[in-house]
Amino acid sequence: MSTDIVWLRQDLRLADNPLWRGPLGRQMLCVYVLDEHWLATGRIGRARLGFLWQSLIALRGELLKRGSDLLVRVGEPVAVVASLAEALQADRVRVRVDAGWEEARAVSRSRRRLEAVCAVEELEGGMLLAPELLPTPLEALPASFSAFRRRLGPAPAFADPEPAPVTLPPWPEAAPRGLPALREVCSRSAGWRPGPRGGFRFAGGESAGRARLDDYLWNSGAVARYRETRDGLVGPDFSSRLSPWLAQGCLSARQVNAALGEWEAEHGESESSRWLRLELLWRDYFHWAARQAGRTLFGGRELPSPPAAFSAWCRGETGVPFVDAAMYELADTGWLSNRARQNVASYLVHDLGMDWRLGAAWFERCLLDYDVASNWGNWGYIAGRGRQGRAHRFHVLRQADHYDPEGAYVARWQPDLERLPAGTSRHQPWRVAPEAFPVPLAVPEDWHDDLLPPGDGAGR
Ligand SMILES: Cc1cc2nc3c(=O)[nH]c(=O)nc-3n(C[C@H](O)[C@H](O)[C@H](O)COP(=O)(O)OP(=O)(O)OC[C@H]3O[C@@H](n4cnc5c(N)ncnc54)[C@H](O)[C@@H]3O)c2cc1C
Repeated sequence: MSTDIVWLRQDLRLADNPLWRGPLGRQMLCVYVLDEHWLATGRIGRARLGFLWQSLIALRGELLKRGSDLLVRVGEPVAVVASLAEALQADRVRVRVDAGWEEARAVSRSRRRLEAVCAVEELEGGMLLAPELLPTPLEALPASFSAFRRRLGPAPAFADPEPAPVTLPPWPEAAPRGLPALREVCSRSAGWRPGPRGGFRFAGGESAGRARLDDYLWNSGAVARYRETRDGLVGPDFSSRLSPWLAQGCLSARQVNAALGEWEAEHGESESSRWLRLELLWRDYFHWAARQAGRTLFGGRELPSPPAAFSAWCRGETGVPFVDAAMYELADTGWLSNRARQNVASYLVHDLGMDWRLGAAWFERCLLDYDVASNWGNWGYIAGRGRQGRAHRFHVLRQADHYDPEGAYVARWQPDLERLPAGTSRHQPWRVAPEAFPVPLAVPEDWHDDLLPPGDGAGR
């Protein structure tokens, strides 16, 4: 009897998942292995671990409905998958191609280890584009997103998502099943809840992701305003907030694109719907760029020892409210708007002069939506270590005034700012109330023209 092992990683969904595409073996075991090294080194923080566990529980429910099941183990992924394949005398291990260098290396290692046992089959999925739809061979991927987009043409066509399987092959007799309780894996994660100030609750799993997509498109209809609101900082709907589900593969980009197409069929294509699709394409671009970059995406994985000011940045104690508020939000919710991510990253790298990899590693730990390609790709882009080689610095003080003109965002996360008048004062508390607020760790030269006169408590 032929036996398949489906090795799940960032593809925790039934629909539009190439891993279930037939013909499948007569029996099939589905396994997810939480890398023990991530746990031991803190590379996965408690917020993401909780979201991951919810996603695994939801997936198990869907697999059981279809006559299959899920096995979740904590260990060294290659060793766990290989020993299962050996024990079951599997014919094939199926796994999705991942953008990460470590993930790709894990597949190569499992292929070598299982050479005499079974085949290891890698399948593409999750992205808008399949490799054959790329406008250039991967080795010739354009150095900038704009060039990539131009090469795709004005209206690239993306394939439709595939439906979820109705039934799946039975579980191998006597094979282990089930998952450990989260409190046994990490009690801190099991006890973690986001604070109320974020105003949004992320729940892992395919149907929760689908519900958020429907809500954003059809219930709140907020997608119609995406173009104008996408740089927002406060509220549940200024952007889609689909990133955690996309990152864990609870949703595929093609599913989001197809749902957006249905919305456009009823409401008409708009700047907003086109822009949201463009963001999905950015995600694709980072994915393909990471695959091309391999290990160099990380700029060398050995991180320098963090200087003291790095901990201040992590804890939201730089003295710059726009940075500190975002770092509180990240710690409290596991999520941040794109605008906030860009600013905290820029301040760390360009104004505090720290190694960008420290920031990327901190985000890797904290973000609910951590995605190897998008995270390291965006950090590299800001630091000037990306494909373009040009750094992107943000004038954080002007950004704060522009995107948070009343100081509502900073006061939400730092309530002691509420006593200052709404407006610029809240972004420069060390200027208007120096007795209560310390001078920031770094006040760059080009902020000087924008600084309020000292003690100007009435403020702007
Ligand atoms: C320093 C830094 C680190 C980042 N790390 C991650 C990460 O680990 N995981 C992650 O998913 N995104 C990351 N991003 C990209 C972006 O900030 C988030 O995707 C976005 O804020 C998620 O919110 P949303 O789902 O509401 O996005 P929307 O604005 O609604 O966009 C829809 C989707 O498009 C994709 N997308 C949007 N912007 C980007 C972008 N700049 N790069 C890649 N994909 C994008 C995401 O999948 C997102 O869910 C990072 C950005 C920066 C500046």
